[in-house]
Amino acid sequence: MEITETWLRKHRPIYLRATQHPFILSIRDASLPLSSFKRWLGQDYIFVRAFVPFIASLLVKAWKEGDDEANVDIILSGIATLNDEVSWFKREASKWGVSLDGIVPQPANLVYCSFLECLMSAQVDYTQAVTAFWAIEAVYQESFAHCLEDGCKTRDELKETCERWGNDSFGQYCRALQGIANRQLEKASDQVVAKAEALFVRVLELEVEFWNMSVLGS
Ligand SMILES: Cc1ncc(CNC=O)c(N)n1
Repeated sequence: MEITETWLRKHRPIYLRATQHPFILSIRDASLPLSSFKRWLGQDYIFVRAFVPFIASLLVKAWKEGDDEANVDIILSGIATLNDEVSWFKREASKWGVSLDGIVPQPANLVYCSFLECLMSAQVDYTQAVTAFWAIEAVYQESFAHCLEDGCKTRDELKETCERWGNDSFGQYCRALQGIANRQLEKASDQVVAKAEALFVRVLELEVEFWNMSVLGS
């Protein structure tokens, strides 16, 4: 079995806390207060801005590793997606009357953004960084896809947000990232795999804290 698949089973409880968080469940049943959605929108914009240099550093690691062109192209497509995403946040924020200037990053956001910064350091190798990247993308894909399933009462005004990450092509992209991570993990040392697993769990914890912040504030 693929290494990431064994982790998804081994860490299923925290994985479910990250991908079926009350923030997500309340989008599904149309009970999420608009104030929570607007808080999430502003905070996630800050996160996405911090995500840009992380993906750039991943591209450099892929190049140094000599990973084949197909994998570099997948990461490159992630940068293109992020470029569209930044514009989407600006449009969505103005639609909701949320100013993106002067938003104060909440503690959970600061912790997550400094985690991204740690992933950029030379101490974190390509295998570990691409594994964390897959986990970060996969949590959003699964979370928002959950809000698009039949029987959901997701409000029309929030459907575009859910489609952004919950759509099938983003799902394909996440599976491609998972493939890169598995191929890298297969040929990695036990130490590298162990640290990659710790980073995988840490991403899930940070995602849970990010959703908690969005629901509860600070
Ligand atoms: C907190 C968080 N985690 C993952 C994502 C998804 N990646 C890029 O958009 C995100 N936007 N925000």
